[in-house]
Amino acid sequence: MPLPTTQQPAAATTTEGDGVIYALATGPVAGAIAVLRVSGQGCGDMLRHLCGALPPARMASLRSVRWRGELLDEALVLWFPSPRSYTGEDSFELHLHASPAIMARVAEALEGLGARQAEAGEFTRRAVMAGRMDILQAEAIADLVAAETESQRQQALRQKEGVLGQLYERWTEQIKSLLASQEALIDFADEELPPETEQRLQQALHALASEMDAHLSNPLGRLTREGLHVVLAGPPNAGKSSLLNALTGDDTAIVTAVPGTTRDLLHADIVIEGMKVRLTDTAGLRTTTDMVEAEGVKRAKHALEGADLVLRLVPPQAAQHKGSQVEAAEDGDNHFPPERTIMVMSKSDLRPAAPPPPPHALSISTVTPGGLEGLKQCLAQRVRALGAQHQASALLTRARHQAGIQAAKTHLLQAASAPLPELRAEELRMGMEAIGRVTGRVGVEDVLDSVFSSFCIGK
Ligand SMILES: Nc1nc2c(ncn2[C@@H]2O[C@H](COP(=O)(O)OP(=O)(O)OP(=O)(O)O)[C@@H](O)[C@H]2O)c(=O)[nH]1
Ligand SMILES: [K+]
Ligand SMILES: [Mg+2]
Repeated sequence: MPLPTTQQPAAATTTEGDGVIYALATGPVAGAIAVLRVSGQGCGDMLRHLCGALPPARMASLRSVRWRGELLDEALVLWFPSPRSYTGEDSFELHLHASPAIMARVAEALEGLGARQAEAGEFTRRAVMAGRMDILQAEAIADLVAAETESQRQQALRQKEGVLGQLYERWTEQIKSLLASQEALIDFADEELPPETEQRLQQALHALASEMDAHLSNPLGRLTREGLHVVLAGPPNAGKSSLLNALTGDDTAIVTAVPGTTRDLLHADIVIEGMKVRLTDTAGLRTTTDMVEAEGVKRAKHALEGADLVLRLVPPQAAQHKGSQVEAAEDGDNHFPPERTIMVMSKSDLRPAAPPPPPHALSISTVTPGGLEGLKQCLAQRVRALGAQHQASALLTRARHQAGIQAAKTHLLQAASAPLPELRAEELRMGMEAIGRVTGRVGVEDVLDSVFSSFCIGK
């Protein structure tokens, strides 16, 4: 069958991508309906070819999908003419029955009409190129698609609404006005300036730099994305692996009565109060001549350094040795950062007559019902406190943003200490550029590849 001539992509303009692309927008989970998304200049002709006349814009219409005289499926069809579509280009969606056989035939038909399979993130990339969203919002969509917890969902939606973009926009405007003031001074280089002018500039630069600092050091962005890192540590047989299993409700870790069972770091994710919590089980800390176990102990100590929170398990024997001054013999205190450590007296069922745990310590058992309630509440409380501290703020969740804002801050401080308005102006320009790279205003092509490589196909 001859193809309509108009289906060939027209010469590219700034808002058009490279030809017509298609992808399955729904995931690999088996379901009744699969949504196939198609976008690009000329895709309206493809839709007409497959389903007859174009349906009314943005309204669901039931159509027969035909290719080379054969009925492929009955589908709901949505037609989104440019520019009011996700990509800003002409686009359509076919809501097909989710069968691999139908997918294969419809894909074959689309390719026969000149479309090609989309690359990861290509729809969103086109949306950015068409100015439908900035790159921060595009990243937010990737985050939203990948959101596993309530806090991740909220963070992604806030970013998609543009809170981060607005913050960076405001900073850019502030730097721009400081830049203008410096450029004005360049022309009056020989004249004596009132000291207030210099003072105002210094104040403004330092205020902005410290605002950036607060943004950079807000841990909630990373915590939202990666989860709170909680490490379970203590001497061999303290019950660390049993606790991991009890918290996950799973048999993830090997538990035996043999001290030195766990060697590798073992990770398991749980969700507490809508926040992802990454638990890490570690090898029991002790001096050992066993090479494999020694490596495990080394890794355990390393994990302790990177932990947001350490649950230090103290088994009954160790607790009894030293009375109220609780210390486990083999696991030296110096491995445990005091401000990030919670002391957990384990196997409380084995010490019914023991004195109550020291202040700030918890007592748990993995064999008695309700033995973990106190610990769970304590974790929930930590998570809530973190959330309340930084509620509704624009969160920095990606290393890419971190690097850009860090660079901007450095340029501001260099501007503050530069002796001449020319040098200051140059630093301020570089500061604006660093933020511009984060928001995609500067060098957008350069960042697109790295940003979109992490997207799924179909987004
Ligand atoms: N009675 C009692 N026994 C427990 C409790 N928790 C763990 N155990 C037992 O203590 C022993 C050691 O438990 P594990 O969970 O393997 O201890 P671990 O700290 O991971 O040990 P390593 O990996 O060897 O360092 C096992 O026999 C468990 O069944 C508890 O709360 N009460
Ligand atoms: K053990
Ligand atoms: Mg273990």
